[in-house]
Amino acid sequence: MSILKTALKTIFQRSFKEPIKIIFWDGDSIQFNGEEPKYVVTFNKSISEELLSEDPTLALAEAYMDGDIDIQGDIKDLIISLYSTKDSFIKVKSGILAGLVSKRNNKKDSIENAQYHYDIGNDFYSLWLDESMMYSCAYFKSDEDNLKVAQENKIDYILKKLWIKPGQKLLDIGCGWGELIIKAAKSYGAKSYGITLSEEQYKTINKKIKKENLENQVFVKLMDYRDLKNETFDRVLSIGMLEHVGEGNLPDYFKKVYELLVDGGISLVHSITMPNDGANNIFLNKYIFPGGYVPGVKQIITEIAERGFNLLDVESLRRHYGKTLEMWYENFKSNLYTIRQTKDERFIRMWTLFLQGCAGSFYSGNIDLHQVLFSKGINDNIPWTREYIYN
Ligand SMILES: C[S@@+](CC[C@H](N)C(=O)[O-])C[C@H]1O[C@@H](n2cnc3c(N)ncnc32)[C@H](O)[C@@H]1O
Repeated sequence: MSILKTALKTIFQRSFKEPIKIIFWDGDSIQFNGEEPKYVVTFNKSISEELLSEDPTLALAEAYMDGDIDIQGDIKDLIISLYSTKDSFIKVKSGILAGLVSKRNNKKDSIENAQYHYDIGNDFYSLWLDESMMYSCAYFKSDEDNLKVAQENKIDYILKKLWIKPGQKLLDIGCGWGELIIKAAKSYGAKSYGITLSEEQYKTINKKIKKENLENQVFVKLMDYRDLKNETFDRVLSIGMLEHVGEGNLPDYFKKVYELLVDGGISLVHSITMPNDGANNIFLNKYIFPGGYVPGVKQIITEIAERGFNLLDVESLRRHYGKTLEMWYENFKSNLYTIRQTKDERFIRMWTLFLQGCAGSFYSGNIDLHQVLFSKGINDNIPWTREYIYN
């Protein structure tokens, strides 16, 4: 057996506890952990030995994207299996390569990073997000909730946690396509402000504001959170935005929130987290979220404590994100015919890995989702118990 085939055999044997079959480019095959393979990995051609030894996850992901590997079996389950096996290749920390692809997050980089991901067509996103266009973990109150209901649940849940009252000023940092700021104004009477770095999102929100006649109540700006100044808010939140801030900028993010909040003001961060230290994922950084960094939950709590905030509540919604991603992927899959009109096969395989890989990563507990609620100084107006959130 060639060196490359032996290396692949070792890697796969170490990484899987479930029945799996590997078919090599020359027709050779190996099978382990049982007769009925749950996954069949077919190498249509050989792959780079150098990259495989440097970073097996990236080497195999790129080979899949390029069509050099085909996978039979559910990719989400395969990822769960990989994260659940102690010596799996997916747990090998990326070394030099991770440094090369993890971009910095200065203001110019951040604009490019956001536009690379969010400005690839509202039409594309509308094919697999629900009508709200919320692009973050939904909140399921039961198995029966569909995506739209669960996203609306999430918005209400966050606005209730924030104890938002009519007339209060609310800022949504990284407001996406604007559903939350519009609902905060319409249903809670807030004066809503949103910022985003995506031009497509910015244009869409402005249209929605006009259509709903909310020009005096909802305001959106195309700007970086670091440029916000000379204004304060009763409530400041971010959903799925902290992951774009970058490791080195976490202190600046929390310093900025402190500066923007009135005394007694309340803030909520809704972010993907690592259970221990923060990390960047080389595949996601290179292809999906340049500049992305998943903070460790303890990093967030430390930042909050060290900035002089009062920590009010921490909640994990890990399973909710697994389910959200599964639903997004189902929509993505059902719309492949339309997606193929504008995106090539490599893009589709890349996004399949992204959506399915992240679902598996949440389900296996490799990553989590936390909502963290905190106030600037004390706030004794919040009700005595958490019941207010559920009424
Ligand atoms: C995953 S989306 C989440 C959008 C929305 N909060 C939601 O839940 O649907 C992340 C958002 O953060 C914004 N963003 C990323 N970096 C930013 C920055 N430096 N300043 C302001 N917004 C930023 C993006 O433009 C995008 O709107």
